[in-house]
Amino acid sequence: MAEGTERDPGRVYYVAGGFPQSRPILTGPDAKETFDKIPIIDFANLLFPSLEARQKLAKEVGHAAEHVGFFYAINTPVSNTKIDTIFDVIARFFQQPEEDKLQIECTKSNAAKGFMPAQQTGPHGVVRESFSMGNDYTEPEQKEISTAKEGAVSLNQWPDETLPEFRKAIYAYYHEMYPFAKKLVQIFALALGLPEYALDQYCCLPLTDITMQYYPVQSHKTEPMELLFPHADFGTLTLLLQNDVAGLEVLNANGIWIPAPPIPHSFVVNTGNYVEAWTNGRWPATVHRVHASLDKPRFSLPFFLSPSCDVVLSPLQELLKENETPRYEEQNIGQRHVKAMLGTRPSHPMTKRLREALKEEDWRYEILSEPSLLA
Ligand SMILES: O=C(O)CCC(=O)C(=O)O
Ligand SMILES: [Fe+2]
Repeated sequence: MAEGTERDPGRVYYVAGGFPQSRPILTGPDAKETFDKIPIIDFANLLFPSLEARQKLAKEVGHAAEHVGFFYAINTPVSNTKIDTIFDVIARFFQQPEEDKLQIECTKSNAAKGFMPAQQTGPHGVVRESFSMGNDYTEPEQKEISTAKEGAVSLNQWPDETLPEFRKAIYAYYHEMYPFAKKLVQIFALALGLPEYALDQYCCLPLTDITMQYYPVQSHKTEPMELLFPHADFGTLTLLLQNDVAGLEVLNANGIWIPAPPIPHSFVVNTGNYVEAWTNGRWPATVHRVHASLDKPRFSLPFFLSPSCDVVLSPLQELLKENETPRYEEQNIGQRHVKAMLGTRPSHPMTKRLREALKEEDWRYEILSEPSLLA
């Protein structure tokens, strides 16, 4: 929502599916049945050999995904030590002098990976910095997953000179998150009444992204304010780790914000627009925001997983009821990602090159690591 745009105080404004939208705040007799807390789901049985145990877990996940779109995952396979140590290295990354961070500014990566300097996110001078990494098969740390074509351009950028332990720690974390997220896709399949491996075909080489956010302490005490604009995530799933500073809030059907404060060693999990489309709207991508007044820095670490870049996604036939018409158009995942990464950054050098060479509907994910395809 552009600054200065009139807003009706009786509505909540957000971005979902790439478009600005709004919803009325419903109270009293107008209020609908909706959630007022985020369910907590114990994942201790995730890797248990018995299908029955996973099915029980899937039932809880399905209920939360359908009615809330968010849940806490506790007792996950991700080790507590990794979780305890990760925030230390992230804090050190953002504490570096600006000139060191700017060496890996996201304008230097074709996929806009690397450091994104502080941005004005609201009318009160609120700032937030971020760092993002994702699929990059030129990196030895990803060779178990796939290998890049000869001559491929690398997409990730690391502070190898100034903070070498950062890359090591992020990859140690990534290597635990990647199989966990893929396993969760199998739980989603079970929860939707499909065979356990039914969705794996869409996620052979899933697009992944860790975009860590740093919300600095506010210099003077203010009322809580929006530090991240309300939005729905567009991927398949998001596994969010937060430090011990609250701020995340989730929007229910009545337009009321429900807090999702951190629970130590746990993840806040939510489904995105791709799952909403697969399920023809049955599992909605729920809107959320960060709203706080910070006297301590807040760090968050979402791990986003989406289908493979060559997937053309649409509502799954096997989930449509008789006579149900698909309500979501086909989307090419790779193209959608390029649009999200670059279309939203008009001054990024790669966006300029893409715009000069191709119409948006011809943008393809492969071009990012093989810019020769632009010619
Ligand atoms: O910082 C947070 O807690 C939320 C981050 C988020 O929603 C996002 O990056 O999509
Ligand atoms: Fe989000």
